[in-house]
Amino acid sequence: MKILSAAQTRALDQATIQDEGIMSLELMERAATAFTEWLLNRLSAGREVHIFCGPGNNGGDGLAAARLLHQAGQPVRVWLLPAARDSADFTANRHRLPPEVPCAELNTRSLPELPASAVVVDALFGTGLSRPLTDEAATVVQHINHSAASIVAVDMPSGLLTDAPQPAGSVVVRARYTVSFELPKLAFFLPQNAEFVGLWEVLPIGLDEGLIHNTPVDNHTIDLKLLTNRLPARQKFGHKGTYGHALLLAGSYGKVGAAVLAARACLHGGVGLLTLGVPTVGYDIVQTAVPEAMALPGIGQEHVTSLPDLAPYSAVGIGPGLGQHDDSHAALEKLLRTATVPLVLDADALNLLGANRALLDLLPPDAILTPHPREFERLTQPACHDYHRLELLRAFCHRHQCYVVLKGAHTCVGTPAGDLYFNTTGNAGMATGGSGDVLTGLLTALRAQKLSALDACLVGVYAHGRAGDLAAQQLGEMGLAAGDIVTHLGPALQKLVTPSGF
Ligand SMILES: NC(=O)C1=CN([C@@H]2O[C@H](COP(=O)(O)OP(=O)(O)OC[C@H]3O[C@@H](n4cnc5c(N)ncnc54)[C@H](OP(=O)(O)O)[C@@H]3O)[C@@H](O)[C@H]2O)[C@@H](O)CC1
Ligand SMILES: Nc1ncnc2c1ncn2[C@@H]1O[C@H](COP(=O)(O)OP(=O)(O)O)[C@@H](O)[C@H]1O
Ligand SMILES: [K+]
Repeated sequence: MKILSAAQTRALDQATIQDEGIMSLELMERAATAFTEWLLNRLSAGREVHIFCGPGNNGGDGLAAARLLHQAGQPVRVWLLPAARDSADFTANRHRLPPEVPCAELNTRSLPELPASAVVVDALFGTGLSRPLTDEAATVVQHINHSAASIVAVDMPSGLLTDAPQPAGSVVVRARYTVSFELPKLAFFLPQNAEFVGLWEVLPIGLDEGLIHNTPVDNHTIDLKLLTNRLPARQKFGHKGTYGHALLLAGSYGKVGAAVLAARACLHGGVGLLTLGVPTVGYDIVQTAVPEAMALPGIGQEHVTSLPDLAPYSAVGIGPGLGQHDDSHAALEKLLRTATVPLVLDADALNLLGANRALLDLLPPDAILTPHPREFERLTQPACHDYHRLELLRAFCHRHQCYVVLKGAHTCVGTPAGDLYFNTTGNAGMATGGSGDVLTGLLTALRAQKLSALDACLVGVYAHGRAGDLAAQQLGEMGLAAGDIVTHLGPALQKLVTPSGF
């Protein structure tokens, strides 16, 4: 899916109205209907709903939802924020509100009591927010936030900008759920907004698909549609030579498990052959734990000290559990200078790059780097906020012509072309040691199988998260360990395979 800016969202709404010949009121009705259905599916009958409406079309959505909820038999009260001017569709829906629905203008000196059993619908401001909330709007939002009621935001939590940071200390609704329309907003993907957005969902309201298609964007979500035709099916006469030979340089004394996890993920990611460059201390361990892989002798005693001949390999992954010794640094530098095959760099390989930034200039084109935010910071600089981190990400990928998989709840893939792709799979059960090692092994497997760097990142990140979701379904999020992601990679990848046939 595309992630549109606030301005693009407004333009799309307008263009849909013009192109489809529908009235903006009709579009508002669709949004309110989708929202009301969503709410009714989660609401016990008789639970009172307090709808807070602003003067614009977000408030119009709230008024229309109030009417629909009333028609469905739900007790509803409407509270209007005083404003100099209301939008036309707000006014139309104000007139359509049945007189039996209690509707009053808010008075900040005596704001309504909101019992814990109530549901508050925040329809104060949506994508039209143009400045931080002050005065009455801020007082009302603080009142809502201080109540024990459950808050559901329409389209956006009021006070939160769609695609830019707010000044520190801004007043913003803290929603339990945000129910948005048609396309997700950039704000939803960033950790700094989680306390405001809560859990979010996007409901289709039939905006014009052709117009969406023709809107140029550089922010996208990674979803099933984007992944169509990126992962080829296995060939009937394929053999182990068909699916690439990966080399993983990983593990050191005390961290051989990282090599095991990456190796198992590489094998479950479909690679034809796997060789492990682990130090001698890890030799017996990997030969026992991963019998399908070959282990290279003589590349170091307790950590990797030298680089083997790279001729046999179709992709190289380096970093999990590697350590940051000087001779591992030398091996990494030699790898960057000599490798002619795709590279995946993770963990200590990234820390070594961060501590020796001159190495970054040696990155071959299309290398994939998989930092978590701290590792990314070591490669660049501390970010002032999440939007700044995205700017740094775009600049880094452009400058070094590489792909960066910035890991997190919504892992973000940055490309040399300046695109950002936000993942939609995965869960907090994956916040456990070794999950990243699994991703490295999987990405190395996909590169060895000749997927482009972009396809490997998109397929790998999505499948890794999906495998985590499948594992969590069975084990619960707390019960999930990194090895469980590996065992579910097969089904996760299978879902993405391009079907052969007609
Ligand atoms: N057809 C469509 O377009 C559809 C749109 N839909 C819905 O419309 C929503 C967007 O509606 P919108 O554009 O009217 O903007 P909205 O968020 O209601 O706010 C604008 C008003 O707030 C005011 N204002 C802004 N900031 C303020 C502040 N800090 N403090 C105080 N006032 C402030 C601003 O005033 P101004 O900036 O002009 O002074 C203006 O009066 C969107 O999120 C979705 O819910 C759906 O129905 C689908 C169809
Ligand atoms: N809350 C979360 N939701 C979804 N995925 C997560 C979450 N926390 C972590 N992950 C995923 O788990 C992996 C953790 O990687 P990393 O921090 O490198 O772990 P390690 O170094 O222990 O292997 C990343 O792929 C990340 O996207
Ligand atoms: K809102």
